[in-house]
Amino acid sequence: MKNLSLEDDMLLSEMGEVQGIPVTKPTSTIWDQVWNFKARPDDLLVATYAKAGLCNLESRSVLIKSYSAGLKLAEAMPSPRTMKTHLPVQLVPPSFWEQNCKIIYVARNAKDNLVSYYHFHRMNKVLPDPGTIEEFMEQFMNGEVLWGSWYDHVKGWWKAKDKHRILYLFYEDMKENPKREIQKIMKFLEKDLDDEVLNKIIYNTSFEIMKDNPMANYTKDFVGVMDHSVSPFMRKGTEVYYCYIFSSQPNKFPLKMQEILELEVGICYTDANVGIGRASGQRGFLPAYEGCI
Ligand SMILES: Nc1ncnc2c1ncn2[C@@H]1O[C@H](COP(=O)(O)OS(=O)(=O)O)[C@@H](OP(=O)(O)O)[C@H]1O
Repeated sequence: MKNLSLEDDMLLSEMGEVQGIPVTKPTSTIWDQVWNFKARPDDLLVATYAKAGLCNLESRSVLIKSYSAGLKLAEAMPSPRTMKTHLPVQLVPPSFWEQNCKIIYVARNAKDNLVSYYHFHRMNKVLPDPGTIEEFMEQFMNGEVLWGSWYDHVKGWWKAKDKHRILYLFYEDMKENPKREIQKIMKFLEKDLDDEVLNKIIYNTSFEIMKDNPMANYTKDFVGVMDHSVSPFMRKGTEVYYCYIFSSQPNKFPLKMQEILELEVGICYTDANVGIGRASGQRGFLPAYEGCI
């Protein structure tokens, strides 16, 4: 199924805003329709911040965040539907909660998410020019990018998982052990998969296969919008496990993304020499990031 809504979004560079969150102009223009979207009890929603590997999980799904084409497509879809969104948790249409829909959220560590988003801005002609990595990092940390603050996004959904039927996954875990993570998804969806199908899924959703698949790498879509010679859509798919907290304490200690989310301190980080985050009102970054990009 063609992802109409994404295409429409990409062609419209002007930004809008909903409840203080930067969203695409089409999303803000038809926000009433998005907010009043009627979820069905057997809908599955897949949610991520931008560049957290959504296409890793998407198959035949439509984007509900925006544009009437996407909404119309979703309304016309037979059940059970799978939809995807980049909306932060507070902007999810209330019917998803009222209908107790299952939701899968995928979080990616801030450093890789930031770097991927930076290169996406460089190669996508309809997104604002990101400037230098330093300038983009400031915007990213201030939440002045499409879909708002990465920190608020991952943390907002993390808190929501205790109240709703949300399976919270990590991009890095999916890279480390796709079989284990797919089995988690199957359990959550109360479905069985035989090993042959499971192995096919693992093979076809690997970075190496997806990066050469025109259905996933966008080389056949958005011609004139995405310039793959600047940076390919499926760029690196790198995983970084250990992060360190940038806090009033000078200590840095390796932590996994999940451990960071469980702490009520700031967030996030990198393999060795990049840091972004905020803790106890402080935030900042260490400058030696070139090697990580
Ligand atoms: N299967 C698989 N395995 C590993 N990594 C993958 C996979 N699919 C997508 N990716 C990486 O995810 C980044 C793109 O994220 P999204 O697909 O969410 O982009 S978008 O927000 O929908 O435009 C982008 O990350 P970077 O390569 O680091 O830029 C993709 O390479």
